[in-house]
Amino acid sequence: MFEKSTWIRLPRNVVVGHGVRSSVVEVVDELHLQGRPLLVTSPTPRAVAAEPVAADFEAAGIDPAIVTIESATFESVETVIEAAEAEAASYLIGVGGGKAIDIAKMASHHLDMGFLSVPTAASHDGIVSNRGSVPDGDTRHSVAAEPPLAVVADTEVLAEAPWELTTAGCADIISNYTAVMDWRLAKRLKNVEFSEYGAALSEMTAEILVDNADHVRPGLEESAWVVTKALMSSGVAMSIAGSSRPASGAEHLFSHQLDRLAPEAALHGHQVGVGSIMTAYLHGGERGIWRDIRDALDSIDAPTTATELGLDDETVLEALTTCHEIRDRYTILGNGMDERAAREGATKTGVID
Ligand SMILES: NC(=O)C1=CN([C@@H]2O[C@H](COP(=O)(O)OP(=O)(O)OC[C@H]3O[C@@H](n4cnc5c(N)ncnc54)[C@H](OP(=O)(O)O)[C@@H]3O)[C@@H](O)[C@H]2O)C=CC1
Ligand SMILES: O=C(CO)COP(=O)(O)O
Ligand SMILES: [Zn+2]
Repeated sequence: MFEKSTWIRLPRNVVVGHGVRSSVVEVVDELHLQGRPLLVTSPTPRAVAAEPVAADFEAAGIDPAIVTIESATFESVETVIEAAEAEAASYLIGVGGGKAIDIAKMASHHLDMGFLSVPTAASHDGIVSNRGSVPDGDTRHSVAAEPPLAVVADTEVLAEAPWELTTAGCADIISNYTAVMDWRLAKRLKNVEFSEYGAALSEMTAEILVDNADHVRPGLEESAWVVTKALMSSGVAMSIAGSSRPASGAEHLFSHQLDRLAPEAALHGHQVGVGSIMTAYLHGGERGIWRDIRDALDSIDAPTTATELGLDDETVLEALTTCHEIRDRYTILGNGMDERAAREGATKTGVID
C-alpha cells in the first residue's frame, strides 16, 4: 500500500518590485487579515522600512505595534511572543534581514498566527522558507516554522541596502551547489529523505543566478530583482523538501561554527560561500567544481578567502575541523576532518595562505 504523504506550504502572494513597500496594507487586506499587526524588526531595518510601513497602517486607520530584536536567538523569539500577547496582536510582519524574518516566522508558528515577510536586504534565502535557524549553545537548530502568507520585497529598498548584503545573498545561493552534493551523498550513504524536486530547484536556482551574474552589479536595481527571485526560489526548494537540506550542507555547518568562534565577523552568506569553495574541493578534489564556485563568488564581489572574511587562518581551520559536531546532518565532512587535511584543503583552494 502507498502511504507516503506531503504537505507543502507556500506563500499565497509574492509581491516584488519598485516601491512595493507601500503595498503592505493592501496585501494584508487581500489576505483578509483582521486586527492589529505586530511588526518584528531589528535596529537598522526599523528605520528603513518598519516605521514607514507602520505609518501606512496608521494612515489606513490600523494601529500597529513594533518590537525590535537584536539577535537571532530563542530569547528573541520569546520577546516577540510576549510582545504579541501584551499588544494583543493578530498577525506578525517580519521586516528586515534574516534575523528579523526568522524570529517573526518562529514566533508566528508558536502563536499560531499568520505572518508576512518584508525583506530589507537580499542577503539570505530564508525570505520564504518554512525554516528558522537558531544557535543554541554548542549546536544549531533548523526549526520548523510558519512560512509567510505573503512576501513584499521592494527592490528599491533592497537596492539601497549596502552592496555586501546583496553579495551575501548571492553567495547563500551559490552554496546550494555543495548543499545538494552533501544531500545526495547523505542519501546514498545514510538513506536520508531526499526530494528530487527540491534538489533540482535548488541547483537550477544557483545556475540561473550564476548565468545572470553580469546583471548583479552595485547601484543596479535589477540586481536586487535577480537576487531576490533566486532567494525566493531557494526558499521554495526548502519548503518543498520540508527541510533546509537543499540549501544547507557542510558549508553551512562551517558558517554556523564561525558564528560561535568569531561572532559577527562576517555575514552569513559570505561565510557559507567560502565554506562552499572548500567543501566542493572535498567532494571533487582538484578536478571538482571548487574553482567554478570561487570564480562565481569572485565575479559578484563576494569573499573567497579567510582574510576577506576578516578571519585568521587558525579560526578557519578550527571551524572546518569541528563543525561536523554542530548538528546531526551527514555531509562530506563525515565524522570530522583531520587537521592536516583541513590545512591542505584550505590552502589548495586559496582560502588560507
Ligand atoms: N531560515 C532560513 O531558511 C535561513 C535563515 N538564515 C538566517 O538569516 C540570518 C542571516 O541573514 P542576514 O540578513 O545576513 O542577517 P541580519 O538580519 O543580521 O542582517 C545583516 C545586517 O544587515 C543589516 N541590514 C538589514 N537590512 C538593511 C538595510 N536595508 N540597510 C542597511 N542595513 C541593513 C542588519 O542591521 P541590524 O543589525 O540593525 O539588524 C545587519 O547588521 C542568520 O541568522 C541565518 O541563520 C539565512 C538563510 C536561510
Ligand atoms: O541558511 C540556511 C539556508 O541558506 C539554512 O540554515 P540552517 O543551516 O540552519 O538550516
Ligand atoms: Zn544560508
